[in-house]
Amino acid sequence: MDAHGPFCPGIDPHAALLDAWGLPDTVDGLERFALTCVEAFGGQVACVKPQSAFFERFGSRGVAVLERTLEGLRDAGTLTLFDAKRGDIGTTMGGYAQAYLSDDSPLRADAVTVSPYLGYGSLRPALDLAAATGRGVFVLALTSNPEGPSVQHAVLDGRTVAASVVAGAAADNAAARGAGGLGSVGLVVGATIGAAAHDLGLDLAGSAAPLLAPGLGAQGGTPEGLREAFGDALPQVLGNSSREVLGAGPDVAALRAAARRSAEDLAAVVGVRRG
Ligand SMILES: O=c1ccn([C@@H]2O[C@H](COP(=O)(O)O)[C@@H](O)[C@H]2O)c(=O)[nH]1
Repeated sequence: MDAHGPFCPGIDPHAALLDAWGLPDTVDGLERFALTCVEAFGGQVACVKPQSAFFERFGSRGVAVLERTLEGLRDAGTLTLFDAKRGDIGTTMGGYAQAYLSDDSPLRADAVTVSPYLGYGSLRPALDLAAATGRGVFVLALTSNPEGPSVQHAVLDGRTVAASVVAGAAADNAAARGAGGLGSVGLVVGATIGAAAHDLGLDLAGSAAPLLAPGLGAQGGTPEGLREAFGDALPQVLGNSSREVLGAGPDVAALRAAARRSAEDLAAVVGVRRG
């Protein structure tokens, strides 16, 4: 984020985007799309977020393209955040952790999105393996979709579900917070949430969590809107958009320029983190 600005473009090969790029909705089209993104974004941005769903829809050959995409970004020295939103009972979570966060998995990424709705504690195998291998997790807290509040704003044992997720991340990040830095446990907080974090009394700044903010662009979120959403936690924010940036393709230079513009627009609001 310091080097490239607080922006993480997504690789979301929607059928409509493949079509707009003049590519077939096939594994070959998927591969050309994803590798064009690798060429455009590799070495240029803080992080890239491939969306699992759009690779999985092609079955095992799509997952093979995902592996090559992650490998290409690794080779370019660019951090990867694999958007898989996994969550399961602890033992199965251990399997997911091995798949995405171990040093020798073909699907390894630098971080993975996880879902805490089987209980924050069920994520422990992923949290521990991420810490052990120098990787990270991003836990869903306040998602960007309009349906999210029906679960995340619900009150349980005197606090909201979102507040318990933020508290879990804060506890896991305590050592990093003590050292004045950010921890390995990030949170997903949508760019579209308006004043919800403030209204629910969430201490995002105190969580020491990197904050992935999806929902910019196609979902209506704006860099300016991040001020209301994040307040004093703004320096922790890593903005994300997929469709808005990918719409600039398939030209590599145009894609890269679109990502750079987004990073600059976000840096103007979020500032540049130091330390
Ligand atoms: O709360 C969330 C969590 C994840 N996402 C993901 O981010 C991208 C957004 O794509 P756009 O094209 O910029 O809308 C997509 O992969 C989502 O699954 C999210 O939108 N909100």
